[in-house]
Amino acid sequence: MTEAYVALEDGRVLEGRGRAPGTARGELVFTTAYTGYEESLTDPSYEEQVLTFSYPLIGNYGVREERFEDDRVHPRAALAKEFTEDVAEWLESEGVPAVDHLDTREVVTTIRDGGAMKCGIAVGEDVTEEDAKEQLEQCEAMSDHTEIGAQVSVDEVEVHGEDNDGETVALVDCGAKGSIVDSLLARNATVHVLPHDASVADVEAVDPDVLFISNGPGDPVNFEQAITLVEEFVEDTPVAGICLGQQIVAEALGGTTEKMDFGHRGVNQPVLDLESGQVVMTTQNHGYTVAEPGEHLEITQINVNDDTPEGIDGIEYDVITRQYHPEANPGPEDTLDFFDSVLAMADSRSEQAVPADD
Ligand SMILES: NC(=O)CC[C@H](N)C(=O)O
Repeated sequence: MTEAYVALEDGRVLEGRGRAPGTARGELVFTTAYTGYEESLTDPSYEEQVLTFSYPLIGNYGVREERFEDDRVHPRAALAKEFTEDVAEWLESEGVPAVDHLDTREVVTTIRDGGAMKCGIAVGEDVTEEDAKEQLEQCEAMSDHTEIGAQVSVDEVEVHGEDNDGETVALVDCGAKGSIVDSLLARNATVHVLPHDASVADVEAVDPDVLFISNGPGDPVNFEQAITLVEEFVEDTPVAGICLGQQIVAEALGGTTEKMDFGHRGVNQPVLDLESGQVVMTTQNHGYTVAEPGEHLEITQINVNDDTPEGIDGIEYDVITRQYHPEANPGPEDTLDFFDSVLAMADSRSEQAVPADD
């Protein structure tokens, strides 16, 4: 059997069964999602992380490309109690190391007690504990990946739904999930997907009804240009954001963000809407959070478990953002109407812009 080692920042080295060979390093995180492994493994927000599945059997309904959120696997490695053959083969074909037969409950409690931590992985015929430890030594902290946007963004503008006659969306791709584009297209929008470092002129060329900042990996302060775009456009153009997008909007408008101990990753995170009193179930995948919204933004929704901000509105600007993933995939579709709200906000602004006849 192939050797497989996972070296943790707390000094321990776990031994498991090698399912896909290679060496890797990254921030060790866990998701409690019990379905949606294809979506999670192709979610660009997991770039530079090692994803542990707390649900014990991963792969029991196969691997189908139509469920992918992007064209490649993003976590640096994957850990589980048991991967099916389908998933192991898929990860091997993607060159992403995989280890199973691990006590994932122990991994989860370690992360919950010690916080998200660095790890090193070595899987293969001849690898040793030392190889995993060497990976760990070379592992950078999440916030030190300052160029992470370039790893996950489109290089050139892509236009989707050109023939749609709804709103025009400039989606700044900081690692956007495919389902965000799909959710907008399903509502008749035309979506211009712009690189993470798009210039003010690039956005002006689109003349969007809404500037939409996507989800994405790592520390929001590393997305300087997206922060600048929000600052530049917020007075005249409605702004929306999902996950990293919410954090970038807060950074742009006088708020602050911070790293959480171990983040929220799963498909049953309860969120309370402060105005309606309604609680919805949401999909989440984040390790940073808005700490202070600043004077231009107000918190409209909070996480029931830890009170962190989940929904934010502009006070004097047209802004709505969500920390969770309204597009689901994986997870519940309770909050898909976020996209209706974003497009209604865009529509009301474009109507105001039409000069009166008289
Ligand atoms: N899903 C996301 O957009 C993640 C946002 C950010 N990278 C975080 O970890 O908090």
